[in-house]
Amino acid sequence: MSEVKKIAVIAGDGIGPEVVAEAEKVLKVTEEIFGYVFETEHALFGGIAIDERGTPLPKDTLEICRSADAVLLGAVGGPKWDNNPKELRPETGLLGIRKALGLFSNLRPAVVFDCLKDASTLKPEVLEGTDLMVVRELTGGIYFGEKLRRQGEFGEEAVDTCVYNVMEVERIVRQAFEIAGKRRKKLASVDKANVLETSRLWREVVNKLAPEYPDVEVEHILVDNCAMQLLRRPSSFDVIVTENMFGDILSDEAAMLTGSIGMLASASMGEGSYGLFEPVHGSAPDIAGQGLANPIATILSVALMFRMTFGYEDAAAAIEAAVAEVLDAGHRTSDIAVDKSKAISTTEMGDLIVAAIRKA
Ligand SMILES: NC(=O)c1ccc[n+]([C@@H]2O[C@H](COP(=O)([O-])OP(=O)(O)OC[C@H]3O[C@@H](n4cnc5c(N)ncnc54)[C@H](O)[C@@H]3O)[C@@H](O)[C@H]2O)c1
Ligand SMILES: CC(C)[C@H](C(=O)O)[C@@H](O)C(=O)O
Ligand SMILES: [Mg+2]
Repeated sequence: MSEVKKIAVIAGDGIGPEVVAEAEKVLKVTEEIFGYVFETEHALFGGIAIDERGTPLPKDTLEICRSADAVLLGAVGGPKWDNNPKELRPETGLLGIRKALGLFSNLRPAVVFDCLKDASTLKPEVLEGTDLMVVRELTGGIYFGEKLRRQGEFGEEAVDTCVYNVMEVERIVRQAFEIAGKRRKKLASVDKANVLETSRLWREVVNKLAPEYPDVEVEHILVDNCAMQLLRRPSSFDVIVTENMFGDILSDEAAMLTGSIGMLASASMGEGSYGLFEPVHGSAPDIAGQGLANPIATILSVALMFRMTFGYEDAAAAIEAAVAEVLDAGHRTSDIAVDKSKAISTTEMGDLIVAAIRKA
């Protein structure tokens, strides 16, 4: 029998529980088909944890995550908690868990499925061949710098501070070079070095490390230009490495190349194989509880977990092939459906993917 792998499962808020339920079906079927053994433990996190436990990240949730081999996360947040003080916001819990688990590297692959080219708002010929990976720094920058409110010359002011040190930049840039080396060997380093000091430091570090990776071609690109080029020539990008906030924004933009943010999976990693796997999208309060959410991003996050944490390449490939097969057969949730009247529900999509894995 295969070694037991422990997975902490955090459903969260909004559509989080709906998409995680489909991902758990996928975990179950891979146990049956491939003989892997998973022990899942559910934990409270985000808005629901604020309601039930008075904090977005209860200590025992962190303990459950720490004692697991990997974490599967849905999404957190929602209007109910939007006016809470900072410590009582679901998003503060999300930043807290990333920091506490040392997950500084957020990998967000954006691959355009051929059959979904008409689901995007971009022209199919522009999307042709798009297969890129955003490597987003996840535990530094303006998200984690000092924040304050104060009285200034013109009344109340707010301050967010962006700080990066060389170590933080080096470790993420090294990972990006290594990932690029295993792909098409092109690295776009995205910054705002014409304005920001942190970006100038970022660029210096990239230039310092580049000679160690002579087979990888490096392009420095300013973030505003990158946002534009992503829509103009998406297929020319291979790996994009960037700081925390630029990566957040550019990855949502990249999602639209694939047709929907409901398609984009992510892996948050540290130095080793331990990781937290979650869709790039949020809790989508506008569609929560209606069976409209696309579960593919979360299901593909399970594939990333299998590949990156457990080394279960066979099961990862089976999940990806099953997703492609179901999409090729024309099944669509409403976010990727051209004809919305034929759209299927969250659970129907999950069941079709499970059936395709079982059949393979
Ligand atoms: N990692 C996370 O937990 C995470 C990520 C992003 C946003 N959030 C939080 O989620 C809440 C909502 O944020 P938002 O509306 O800006 O972003 P969002 O990603 O939740 O939704 C943006 C749009 O995309 C749609 N969408 C998202 N996921 C989808 C899916 N799987 N299938 C179909 N459509 C989908 C939504 O319906 C919405 O129209 C906020 O509280 C925000 O802080 C959490
Ligand atoms: C909810 C928010 C804090 C989070 C982020 O900005 O990192 C989200 O947008 C993401 O992309 O995971
Ligand atoms: Mg985001």
